[in-house]
Amino acid sequence: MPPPRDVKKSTSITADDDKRVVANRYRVEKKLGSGNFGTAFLVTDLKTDEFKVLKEVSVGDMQSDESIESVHEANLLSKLDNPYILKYSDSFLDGEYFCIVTEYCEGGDLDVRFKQLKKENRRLSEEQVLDWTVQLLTAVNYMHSRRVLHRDLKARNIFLKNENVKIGDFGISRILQGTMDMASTFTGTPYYMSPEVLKHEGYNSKSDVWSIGCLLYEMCTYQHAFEGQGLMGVMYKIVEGKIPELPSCYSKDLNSILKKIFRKDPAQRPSCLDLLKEPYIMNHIKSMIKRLEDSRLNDPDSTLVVKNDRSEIAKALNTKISLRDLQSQRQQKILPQLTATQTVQPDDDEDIKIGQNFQTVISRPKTTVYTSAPEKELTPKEKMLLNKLKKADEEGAKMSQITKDNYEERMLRESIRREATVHSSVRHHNPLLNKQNYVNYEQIINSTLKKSQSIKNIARESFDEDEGTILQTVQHFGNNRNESNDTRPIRPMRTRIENAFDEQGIPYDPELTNEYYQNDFENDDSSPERKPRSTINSLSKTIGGYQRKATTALPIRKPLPKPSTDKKAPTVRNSLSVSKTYGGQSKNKNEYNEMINQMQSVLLDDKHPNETFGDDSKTSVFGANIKNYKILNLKRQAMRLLGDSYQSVYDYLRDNRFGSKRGLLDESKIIQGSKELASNPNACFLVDQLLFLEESP
Ligand SMILES: Nc1ncnc2c1ncn2[C@@H]1O[C@H](COP(=O)(O)OP(=O)(O)OP(=O)(O)O)[C@@H](O)[C@H]1O
Repeated sequence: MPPPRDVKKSTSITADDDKRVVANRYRVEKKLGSGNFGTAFLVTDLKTDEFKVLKEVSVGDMQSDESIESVHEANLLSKLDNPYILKYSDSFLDGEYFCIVTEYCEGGDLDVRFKQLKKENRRLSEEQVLDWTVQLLTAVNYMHSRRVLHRDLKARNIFLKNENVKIGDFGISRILQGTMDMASTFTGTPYYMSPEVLKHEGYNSKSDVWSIGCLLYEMCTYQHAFEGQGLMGVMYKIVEGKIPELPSCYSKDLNSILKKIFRKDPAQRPSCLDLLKEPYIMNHIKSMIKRLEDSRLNDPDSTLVVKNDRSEIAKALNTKISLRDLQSQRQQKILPQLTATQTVQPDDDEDIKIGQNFQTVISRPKTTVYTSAPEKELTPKEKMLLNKLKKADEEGAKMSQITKDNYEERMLRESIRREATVHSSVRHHNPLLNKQNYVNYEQIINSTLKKSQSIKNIARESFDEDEGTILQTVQHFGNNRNESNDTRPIRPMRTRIENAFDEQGIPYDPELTNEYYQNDFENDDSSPERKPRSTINSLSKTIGGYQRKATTALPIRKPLPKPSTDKKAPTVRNSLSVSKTYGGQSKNKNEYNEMINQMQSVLLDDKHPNETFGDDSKTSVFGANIKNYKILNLKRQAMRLLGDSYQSVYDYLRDNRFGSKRGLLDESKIIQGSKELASNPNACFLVDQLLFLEESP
């Protein structure tokens, strides 16, 4: 993230600022809404041409050093990199506003989604509930392993992007000195707060887990897990109330997981990792990985590169001139003599200009066949041209074969990956699948592939090496495998093969292979040991000798289009399509990979600590300045609304909540008593919040 920029501007973005550009970079498209601590805007990042969200938080009354702290905090948070956490991209001070720019989630937030589903009377399937719960647990586990607490997990802070959840607002809670827990109470939404927080025992990592439980319950019911009359009623339910049950349409397994999450004692409550390791969740993770891998394979974007290979080669082969064409054209005198103005330069690097008729011939699809036609009829230049064509055909055939082999190998690897993923957890728990077996398998894969054998042979060799562990038949290998009617089982194989290269120096790992080929377009290195590279070069040069267009159509790897550098600000429609095409292709694939990696690392994680940690760096719930500022504001507001009755309401509530009369009255009596004293009963709520904040450590 670039260093924060201090933009001199004293006002917030208002409705009049529509289409205004903030910080010379973010064009405001529309206001998304206002929350408790600021306003969110949909903006177009003019640098990357993507939609983003700019959230403005007022820091007007903060000390300047606190604002700077906020910037540092945001920078720190920008380092978080998890597919289920909203990505931060920028932050800066804009006058009295602290602005945070994050990725945009087109699916909106979970709160809105729940309301919509409730209205349509539709329930989420258990699979969907589990998907989102696993994603939340994975993200929070990631945070916790880095000793960061969220502190404000709630449906309004969970966003949906491509129907996957993304946790947002990690930053804001930290930026406001780390305590949305109290801030939530303060603004009347304590629904996700844990008993220990309400009892002033401090926020810890298990408090985040409690909030995930609340979200899980909400996914199944569209209701808060703990509801009650007023703020104190909700608090009472959380601290003392019964644990709610899920509707009967959800499984016992899911219910029992929820019960574990809602253990009142944080020490007894499982950590995120504990929950991810629950057998029921583990099984679901395996199915998620499989679905992700299937999507990655079936996603046209993520397999585009392979398809391009094949289609580009086919196109290149089809657009070449055949010798027969050339000769017959010449014999029929359709093709005029190449003249001085239509020179054929012997130098490979030079353009060769050709006549109109010739171009027509080129564009006609042909299968290249070299005949024994008398070459003496051709001029030396034409002969040279034909030699080049012959060579190009040979190279093309080789290239085509290499590409076909690579493609098959990649497909095999995908199958192996999937196989290994499904069984990777079994490895942990199955002593038969010891580490040695895996090493052997990696060796088998690499040595087998090095011999450039077909997919069928690779599969067969693997089976022959089998040491007795039967896990699954090899239907994954599709047609090749089916053809052989071989139903012998295959053992799991290690997934990480990215360090392997074939004889031509092409990495086996599909991702690295992409990079390898892409480099061909960035530098013109035709080093002899990297055969495909030199093949591409000579092939493109040769064919380029006839038609320049063919040169650009030939590359085996199509370079990714560059992002638009158009100075003109893009329209909303443009931005969307740009982010879908550019970057979308590889990002899409990367996102699949990131998600799969996250899931796999959970399965492979040996640690199983039920660890609880708090935020050591904060001794008080709010930073002192912010706390005082909030108390002052709250007091002012309550006094204004209650007028002369303020002091009596304040004293009454303090005595009953924290003073001499504490515990004498039940919640509804306390509320009723305060309302009787107040000139404006609704404002009693503010006094409760004020007291809560004053009493907090
Ligand atoms: N990254 C985002 N992608 C899509 N919509 C967003 C994003 N961030 C915020 N929004 C939307 O903008 C609106 C305002 O969000 P904001 O976070 O300011 O407040 P909130 O979440 O509603 O309340 P709170 O202050 O309690 O968090 C909400 O409707 C929210 O769904």
